[in-house]
Amino acid sequence: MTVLFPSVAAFDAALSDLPGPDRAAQDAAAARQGQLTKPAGSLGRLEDIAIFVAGWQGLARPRLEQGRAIIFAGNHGVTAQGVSAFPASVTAQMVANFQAGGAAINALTGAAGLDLRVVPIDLDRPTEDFSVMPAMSVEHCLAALNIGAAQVEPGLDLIVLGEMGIGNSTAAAALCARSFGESAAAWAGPGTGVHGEGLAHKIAVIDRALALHRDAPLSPFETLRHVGGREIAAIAGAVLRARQLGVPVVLDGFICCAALAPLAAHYPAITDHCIAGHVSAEPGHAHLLARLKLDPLLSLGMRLGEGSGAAVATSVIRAALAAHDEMATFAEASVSTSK
Ligand SMILES: Cc1cc2ncn([C@H]3O[C@H](COP(=O)(O)O)[C@@H](O)[C@H]3O)c2cc1C
Ligand SMILES: O=C(O)c1cccnc1
Repeated sequence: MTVLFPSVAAFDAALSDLPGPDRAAQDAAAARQGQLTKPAGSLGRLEDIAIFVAGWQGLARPRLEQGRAIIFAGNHGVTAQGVSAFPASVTAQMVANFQAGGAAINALTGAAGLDLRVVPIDLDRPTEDFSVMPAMSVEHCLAALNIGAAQVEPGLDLIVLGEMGIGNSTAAAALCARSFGESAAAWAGPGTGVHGEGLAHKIAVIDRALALHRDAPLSPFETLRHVGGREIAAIAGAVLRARQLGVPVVLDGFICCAALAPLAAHYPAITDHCIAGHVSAEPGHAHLLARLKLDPLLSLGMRLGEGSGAAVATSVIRAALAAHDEMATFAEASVSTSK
């Protein structure tokens, strides 16, 4: 495997050197939108999506032939604190389900015309319990980042990111609290179904972890390493690599987006090539999207993870690109323009 970020310094250097979109392609796409046979602006956000994808792909007529959903999976030591409604063994069982084709994400990527890659990361080696010690060593966190980055290859038109990891809604809330401040209560939610006293306990575990790691550096890497997880670090690595390669990213729910919280706190432009596929029902997600300055495409009351909301949103993106590419211009169709 090519190691794209061989050191923490290389990861930081990449974050401080984020490429922008191709303005010429973006302008050409905007000009084309103005010539298509419709009143200006009448396709609403579909127009913005086509222009956005054009800018990142560097193509006036962007495409979605090679779309890949990448689902990273990892296990979490913090499950020892009783923070999930499900046992940690479900992570590996769901990975087997993904591989057998029986999960929601299999059906939804099929419906959206996306390839699906499942990337389990050291499932038999959970992270440490971050309420007691850092979740990962520098070496383990960097390895996970690089596993994520390596999944994004030149030539992909778009990637959809997702995660599987029992206990990771606890890690996600801790990442948000550490990155953006506010107490755990502002970020933690039910995850798989933790309510009442269970949720209060989950919040207390996160608060304890935040206090424990209070003096650790607040850099993106150190926050990912202290309270993140392998699948979460992999998502961060994939988003950064996608940026370097001009591949637009569709983000999923609370946990997927929380992978970017430590990066965005220092480098807010990290989300510029990302579309928030949906806003999930996990209460922290809407709050996080506001911090990431992302406006979700869909709001369907979903709260699954696995990349499911992002996969559904891809059908909207596909529709936007189809209209952009296939519609006739006023000149081609001999339709009169506005007076
Ligand atoms: C069967 C099953 C399938 C899932 N697919 C995604 N998740 C979601 O739930 C987990 C996060 O919630 P918590 O922090 O409460 O454990 C993650 O694995 C997430 O992807 C699932 C959870 C379950 C039980
Ligand atoms: O917002 C999500 O993606 C989510 C919410 C709860 C559990 N798993 C994922």
